[in-house]
Amino acid sequence: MTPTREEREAKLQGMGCKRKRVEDVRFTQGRGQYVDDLKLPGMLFGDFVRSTYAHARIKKIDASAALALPGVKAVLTAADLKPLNLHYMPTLAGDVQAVLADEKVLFQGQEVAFVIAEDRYVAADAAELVEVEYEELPPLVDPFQAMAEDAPLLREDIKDKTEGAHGPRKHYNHIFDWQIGDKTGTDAAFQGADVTIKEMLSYHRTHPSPLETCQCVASMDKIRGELTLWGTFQAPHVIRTVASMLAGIPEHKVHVIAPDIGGGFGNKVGAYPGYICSVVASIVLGVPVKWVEDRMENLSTTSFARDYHMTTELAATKDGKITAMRVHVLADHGAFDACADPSKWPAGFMNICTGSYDIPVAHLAVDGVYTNKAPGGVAYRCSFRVTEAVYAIERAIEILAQKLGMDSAELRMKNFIKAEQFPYQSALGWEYDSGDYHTAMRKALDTVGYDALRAEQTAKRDAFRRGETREIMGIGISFFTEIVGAGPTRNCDILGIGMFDSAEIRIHPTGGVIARMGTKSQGQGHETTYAQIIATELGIPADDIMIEEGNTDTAPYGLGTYGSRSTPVAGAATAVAARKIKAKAQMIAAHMLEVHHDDVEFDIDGFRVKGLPEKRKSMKEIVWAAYNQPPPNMEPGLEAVSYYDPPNMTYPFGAYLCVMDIDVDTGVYKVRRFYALDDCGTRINPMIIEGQVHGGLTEAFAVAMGQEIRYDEQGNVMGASFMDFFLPTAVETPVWETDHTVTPSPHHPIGAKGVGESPHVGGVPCFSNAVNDAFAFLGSTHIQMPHDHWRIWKAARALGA
Ligand code: PCD
Ligand SMILES: [Cu+]
Repeated sequence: MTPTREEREAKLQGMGCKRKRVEDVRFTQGRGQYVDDLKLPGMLFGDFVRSTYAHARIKKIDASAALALPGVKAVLTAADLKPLNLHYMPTLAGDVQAVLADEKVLFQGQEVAFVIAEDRYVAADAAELVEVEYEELPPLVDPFQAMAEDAPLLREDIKDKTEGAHGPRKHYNHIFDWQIGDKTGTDAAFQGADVTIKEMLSYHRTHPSPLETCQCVASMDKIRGELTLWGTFQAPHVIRTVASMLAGIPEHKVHVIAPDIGGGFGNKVGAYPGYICSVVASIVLGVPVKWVEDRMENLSTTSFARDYHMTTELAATKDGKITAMRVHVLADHGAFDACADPSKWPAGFMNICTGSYDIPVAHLAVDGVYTNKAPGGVAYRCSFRVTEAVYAIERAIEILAQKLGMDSAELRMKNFIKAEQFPYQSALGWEYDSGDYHTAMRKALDTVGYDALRAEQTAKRDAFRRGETREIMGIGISFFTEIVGAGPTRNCDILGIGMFDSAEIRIHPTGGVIARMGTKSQGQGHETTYAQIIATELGIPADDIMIEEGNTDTAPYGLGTYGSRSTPVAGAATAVAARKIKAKAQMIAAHMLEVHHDDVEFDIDGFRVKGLPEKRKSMKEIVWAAYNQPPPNMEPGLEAVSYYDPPNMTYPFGAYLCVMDIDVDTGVYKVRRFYALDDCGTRINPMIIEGQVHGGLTEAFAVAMGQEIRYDEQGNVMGASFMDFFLPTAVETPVWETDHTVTPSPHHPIGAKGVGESPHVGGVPCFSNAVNDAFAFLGSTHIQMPHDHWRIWKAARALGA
């Protein structure tokens, strides 16, 4: 029996299919291959001596006791790196960062010396034996004090630098001042406004904390002059370029391999001193050197997120039409500006802060400052500050609604960009590709029964006022617009390399396919989903397609996986490469069927003659012919590569709603309901999308409700272990309800937008809005995150509840 069209289609497991994750076969059986699984002959282990102080001068480093410990091979300090000019490394943000502290330390946990020994434990013991003599300096912890006249000078290495990477510096602790929008117009709109609101919205410091910490193995083969670097890299090619530039080894002799990765969440985008020190140690000692961060090192020294203090203002008419937005951000970057934003964007895409609303005029100014804290500032499920931007606008909308005495869902509906306005030009310079916000919002409100919830809330408030209950109820809404798919090379680059991405597809004679990408999955499921794109495009079953990522020797150059860019950029490259192959396959099919190539058409898993559907060649037959008997004058083989430079970003969006009950006497909250509607355009794998949304919401819950990297006045890190850093388990995590609408991206070859970051971007303000909404009737306008039980209890007390 010939299979039906549906059966043929189903066999492909292409786009739209809930294909099971192929990588999970090895992950669930403990057969993943991670960096720490790598054991090379003669391999040594490196460990850091780290600063105990937040700010101090290094008077002396004495490594003699450490060197005397059996098994210790060497101890590296800045003095050893200086002659090689490696004691500082360039950051992706145009700053430099100390690889090993040079004369002074600038944050607690900073790398001071690198001990190399026979095993991890000896290295750790030896690190304890290195004696560092410090002279304490006054620490600068509060970013609001960074530019005070008498603030301690942090960066002596650049104290005379008047120009930062992004314009003039106002103070020795100032990094950059970035402004965008129409200042005069905005100020004028505020002056004449009926209603204005202004609130300082702080987004606290947190950390992505992936299950696997950052780690690498460096192996220098001096005979061949080749360096191999295995590591937990979200962007392997960028690491290759950096390693080549720093070590002075030609790029073709640097092999970077990212094996399986146990979660990245942005933590593994940048380059860390551990990588450089391992490379130097391997060059010096001539054997492989492994470096593996422990949990405390991970939380306290690598790539934190946020620490954005956003003074947010909205102006509106009496009936709730928003007329202007003004935001000033004080950005705490820690001791070095080690953000991994595209180089022209010192504050990432913070200028998406006008959100989903048609705001005629806006102005944004960001001041970056140094403090005695760990560097980073980029990551955590939204690399480019969209989480911050959405937090600012979505809290501001609630505050404005409160002031206007208007329902916040209604205020949103009133100001949404309308479906017919897309492509929409925002006041702060973006062109939103597509959206249908009203439909998504209405669907969300209808599904949760919004009016009934508000009625219930009113009744509860009355009961609370009458003293009949001590429980209050919050309804949190957030409607977000993300911006992912960095990005067009005309305005996005890293180290000068445009942010295109790539795919190479090669079809073997019997129909098996290998495809290689410049991106790198850290758990997202790329091996499953890229194969689905190719399956649909080429009519080859996904099970016959192998996806390989993370080996810079085999994959075409790509900028890596972060900022939900894999689908918008590499996903597009995959479709384009597949279409190149398809075009050739069409020629071959036409030749086989003895008709003109215009007279054949693609049909699920092969080509058929137009009007004569029984005259067809399957993809398998065509592939074989490509190697066996290609048409005259055609090269044999079937493969293609695409470097895809996206014409625009993609703008996924969503409507989230959270219902929370709070006991004012204990601060204990319960998330009664969390509904998340996401629109990421064409959906490649609905099951993976649902998993992405669950993961992102769980992280949003963690951040909004407790996760925090806090510092005391001395600059001691207070949240550097899982004892103090809130990591929700299945016990605390709410139940997620997911939903979707589909508004394809008009410029993406398959209409897909990213989704991985969305739930985090939309989730955090949704939780925070729920807590704030619960307390609003007591006269509160804004309670800062994180909303742990203790802080909620404190807020309740402060409001006299
Ligand atoms: N439409 C659509 C979209 C999407 N998808 C799917 O989903 C996923 C995702 O995607 P995207 O959105 O494109 O993204 P990507 O690029 O791939 O990734 C990235 C992201 O991802 C997320 N998710 C995840 N998951 C996991 N598991 N792990 C991890 O680590 C992670 N991370 C996180 C983050 S943080 Mo950043 O880095 O901060 O920037 S960014 C991020 C994949 O698989 C794909 O394919 C589908 O299906 N469809
Ligand atoms: Cu993002």
